[in-house]
Amino acid sequence: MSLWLITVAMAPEARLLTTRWQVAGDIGRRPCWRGSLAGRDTLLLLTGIGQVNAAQAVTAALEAEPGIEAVFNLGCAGAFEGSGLRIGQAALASEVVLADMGVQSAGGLAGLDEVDIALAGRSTGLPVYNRIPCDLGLNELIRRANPGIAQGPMATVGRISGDAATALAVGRRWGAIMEEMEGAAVGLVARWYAKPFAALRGVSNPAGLRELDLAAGAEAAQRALLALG
Ligand SMILES: O=C(O)c1cccc(C(=O)CC[C@H]2O[C@@H](n3cnc4c(=O)[nH]cnc43)[C@H](O)[C@@H]2O)c1
Repeated sequence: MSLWLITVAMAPEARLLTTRWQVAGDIGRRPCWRGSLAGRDTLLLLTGIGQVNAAQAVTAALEAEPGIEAVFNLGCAGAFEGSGLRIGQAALASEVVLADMGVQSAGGLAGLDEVDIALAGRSTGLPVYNRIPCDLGLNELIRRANPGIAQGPMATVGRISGDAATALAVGRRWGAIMEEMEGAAVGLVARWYAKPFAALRGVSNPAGLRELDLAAGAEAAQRALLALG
């Protein structure tokens, strides 16, 4: 039976799943649950917040369970102005973007491609810079289960946008619909292990606004995933 991996940063982002699934010990010192999704045996891993936590946890899982065939990142996120997304709405990533990485100067952020710092894949002729594409097959599966779901780039940041002007700049810089803190880290590790990757997020706040409806965002993302069956 094939095995899938879901990662979430915070326990409330997985409550609908953890109340249905079985506790399955620890992987990479992170709590883990086991259940079923779309007929696949599925592990759910609670990574902790941010890119370092997410990358370490996913690496540990992929090393411990080489049978993992797909990796999903799930959680809440801030919606950028102009995305048309409202609190409690789910969206699917077309790509996840390492939005803080590059060379920052007074004129703005030069992306990794502009300074030719590749993070992976140079030897294959397809270098990975800031943008990590999501798997087309997984995204098709998610879209079929969630007709009309919004889709677009998601910006993964180390520094949360703390006001509207900062959020606007980040959203515009990357053409992103949402801001979060783990997606691109999970996506890049999945790429190193040649595993298909998808990211689903629910809106908990407008990006730049420091008031979160965590429950609404978390529920939206989980319901979109559970729609897979
Ligand atoms: O204190 C704040 O201003 C603040 C603003 C947004 C989110 C937080 C969090 O502590 C949650 C971080 C957690 O949730 C994801 N998330 C949710 N909304 C956003 C956002 O607008 N920008 C970045 N990340 C967000 C993120 O993936 C983390 O896992 C605090």
